[in-house]
Amino acid sequence: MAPKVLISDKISPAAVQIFKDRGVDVTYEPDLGKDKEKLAAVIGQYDGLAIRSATKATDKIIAAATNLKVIGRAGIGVDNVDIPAATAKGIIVMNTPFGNSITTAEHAIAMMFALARELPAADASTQAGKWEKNRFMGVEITAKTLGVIGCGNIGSIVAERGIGLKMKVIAFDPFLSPERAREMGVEKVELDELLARADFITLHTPLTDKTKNILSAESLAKTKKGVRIINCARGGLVDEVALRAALDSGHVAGAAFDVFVTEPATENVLFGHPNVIATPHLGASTNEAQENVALQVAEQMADYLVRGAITNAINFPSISAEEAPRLKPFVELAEKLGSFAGQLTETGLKGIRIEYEGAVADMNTRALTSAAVAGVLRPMLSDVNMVSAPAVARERGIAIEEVRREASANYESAIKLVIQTEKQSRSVTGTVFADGKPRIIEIKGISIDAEFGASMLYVTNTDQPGYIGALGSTLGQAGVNIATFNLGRTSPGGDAIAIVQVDGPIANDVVEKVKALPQVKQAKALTF
Ligand SMILES: NC(=O)c1ccc[n+]([C@@H]2O[C@H](COP(=O)([O-])OP(=O)(O)OC[C@H]3O[C@@H](n4cnc5c(N)ncnc54)[C@H](O)[C@@H]3O)[C@@H](O)[C@H]2O)c1
Ligand SMILES: O=C(O)[C@H](O)COP(=O)(O)O
Repeated sequence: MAPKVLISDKISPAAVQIFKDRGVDVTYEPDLGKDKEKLAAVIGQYDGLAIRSATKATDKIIAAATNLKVIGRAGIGVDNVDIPAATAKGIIVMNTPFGNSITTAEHAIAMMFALARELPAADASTQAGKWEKNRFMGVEITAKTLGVIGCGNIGSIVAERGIGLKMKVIAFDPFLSPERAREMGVEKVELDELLARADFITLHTPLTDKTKNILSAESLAKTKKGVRIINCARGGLVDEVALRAALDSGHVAGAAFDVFVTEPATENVLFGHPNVIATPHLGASTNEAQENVALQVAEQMADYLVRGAITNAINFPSISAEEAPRLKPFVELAEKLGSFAGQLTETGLKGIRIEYEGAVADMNTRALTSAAVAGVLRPMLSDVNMVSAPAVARERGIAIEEVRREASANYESAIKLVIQTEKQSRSVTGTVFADGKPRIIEIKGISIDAEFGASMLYVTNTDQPGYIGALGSTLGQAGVNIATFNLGRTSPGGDAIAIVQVDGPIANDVVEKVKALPQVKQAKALTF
């Protein structure tokens, strides 16, 4: 029987023909996604769901999706898909990571011009018959400083366009390598410097724990008086209430927003301010971009449903059906080792080396390397997937190296990940036990034996009496329940590591208390 796909969002109808040509039955209901109840009632009939951002593939929809095998996002952001719920159900989630980048960058540039010359207000006034020639005094863009926060696919296109407009472009992006910045003609700076120097600030990061309110009241106060701010990335990157206050005080001269904390944004604290320009999440809305993403998503979904081929999957590597069962636990191990190292990485990444020892060295190490690299990059990049991860790393000048060797005396298979940053090198090794569970067996040359848990505390310290008790008491007093506690050290009195698996998330103030213990050098809460 032909697989069935539902298109529940305003995807270009060009996708319909692609599905049909590849033997997929397709239902085109572009408004259905907005009706949660109706979607939940029909989703059980379909093998594939093709969406943009208006359809929310929540855990409830996924629970009702008894036959669903793939969700295809015609666009970039998959924040409208509950990926853990989809993964738990074995549903592949794929996106089209580059198809609308140019169009979105162009929208940001259009917003910059609109702000500089107050085009929407001037248009409204002129068409109202007022001819207010003296009211609208703009600013020139040439020679102004454009501050790009997040210099990935879209940010780097905006930077390139800014340079073409004779602007000085500065960028804050911890994952932008100095070499890549130089190649682009962009000056890599820290956030505070960008805030102090930029005449225009444009945001192009995903919304993560680290980027949420990256423009907070505090950071807005560090901006240049008269700064203009553009957000065509995600609502929540800027504190809307704080921005409104900064606009009201005249410190911020203008703001152009395509995305909002709550969407659809039928009301918002920014609305009504004379120096605010708003568009309804139109960043990706051009004929060209919509054609690109529609064709691409239909091809990818049909290839998966008809032939089992996986491309641009967020939650699964590109591997064949035969090798999948043997590879699966090692994919999980590689990704978790990557995530472990990625969460501990705070400065620019220069290289990732993955060393395969023993039986695992004869497996599909390309998929494993992709999984490891995706794990490293995912804490920093929006929706990087196992297929795109090596290319994304290459683009950012991060060297990827694979080494294969014989088994060590202790383990039949082991994967060692070595991360080189601008400041240091860090290694972590893991293996898969007979129960199929991945485990950490070495960190920075120190032997340890720890399982991965959903919530973990990683602590490095000097090996001194009293420390373990103090750490346990600190966690206990904060109401944190310890599930497992694993220790390793170089030598008595030397460098030591503790990996503590706990029940539930670890609050920042608890991590700060651990950091304050006299023996502790570093403490970090990790999630898997
Ligand atoms: N308005 C729209 O319609 C529209 C269209 C397409 C994409 N988007 C959004 O635009 C954003 C960027 O998309 P992209 O394709 O360029 O993503 P990308 O992954 O290629 O780039 C994101 C960049 O942000 C950087 N970054 C991550 N954390 C950071 C931090 N804490 N500080 C500074 N930089 C950080 C990363 O290093 C990366 O270079 C995403 O949120 C995406 O969903 C919006
Ligand atoms: O992440 C994206 O691709 C953009 O936000 C575009 O979303 P849209 O397809 O709903 O316009």
